Amino acid sequence: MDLPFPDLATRPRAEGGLVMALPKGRILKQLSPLLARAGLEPEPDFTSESSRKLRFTTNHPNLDLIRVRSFDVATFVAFGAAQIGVCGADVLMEHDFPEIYAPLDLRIGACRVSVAEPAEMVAGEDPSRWSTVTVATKYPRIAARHFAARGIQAEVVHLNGAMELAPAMGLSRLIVDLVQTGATLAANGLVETEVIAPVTSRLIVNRTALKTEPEAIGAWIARLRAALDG
Ligand SMILES: Nc1ncnc2c1ncn2[C@@H]1O[C@H](COP(=O)(O)OP(=O)(O)OP(=O)(O)O)[C@@H](O)[C@H]1O
Ligand SMILES: O=P(O)(O)OC[C@H]1O[C@H](OP(=O)(O)OP(=O)(O)O)[C@H](O)[C@@H]1O
Repeated sequence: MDLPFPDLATRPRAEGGLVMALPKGRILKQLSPLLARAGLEPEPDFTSESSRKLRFTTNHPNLDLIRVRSFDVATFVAFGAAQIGVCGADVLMEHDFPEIYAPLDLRIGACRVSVAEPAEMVAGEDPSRWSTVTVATKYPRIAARHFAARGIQAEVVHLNGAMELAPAMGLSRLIVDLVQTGATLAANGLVETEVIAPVTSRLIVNRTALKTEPEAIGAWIARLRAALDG
């Protein structure tokens, strides 16, 4: 029987085949209709909750998908392990990889990176008088850069989630985190005091790969641009 998507291990790799790295989670949900409009159909396992696979074939014999964490998408693309990918502008700001070119704003995953602090502290203090401040965040470089630009030294506590707990637990005075509706901040007694940057998801490309395979990668940029405009 002919399988529509033969197993990767036995499938001969086409010369010049591309790998696209996609994040799991919320971005992938919003991205799926856009990929479909761009004519990209992953093998059925890609959307299966039970599949443990991480690399998938598509209806394009020269394109495979890998599914990784959002932060890791940028790492795979920066090092050329994947040639193309999708991740949030927050991740790009944090890593600041020179090898990554971000040609398209995909207009999904809209939120912002913001500073927040406990509501009861907002009224009492003048931030312009701070020289150091403790900040809990998943974004140590963004936080350090932001406060350094204001002449404040940030002592950063690096967390991977649940930053909103940190001030109440005595771990930090402030947090730097993503905010969309503000519901998570409100539920944890925090107030957004400053927006550092707006965030949307971006199509990203490895610069060297773009030079060596301009047609194949350019075609994907064009398909996704058309899908966005259509
Ligand atoms: N509340 C939000 N609203 C809109 N976009 C968001 C929101 N939270 C995160 N994002 C975007 O989605 C990306 C991935 O989000 P997040 O880091 O929360 O990952 P996740 O989907 O929870 O998976 P994981 O933490 O396991 O990588 C972020 O980098 C950001 O660009
Ligand atoms: O302003 P809101 O609409 O409440 O969204 C903001 C929340 O969304 C993200 O968390 P997520 O749900 O991805 O959980 P995480 O802590 O695992 O990243 C982010 O880290 C905030 O906690």
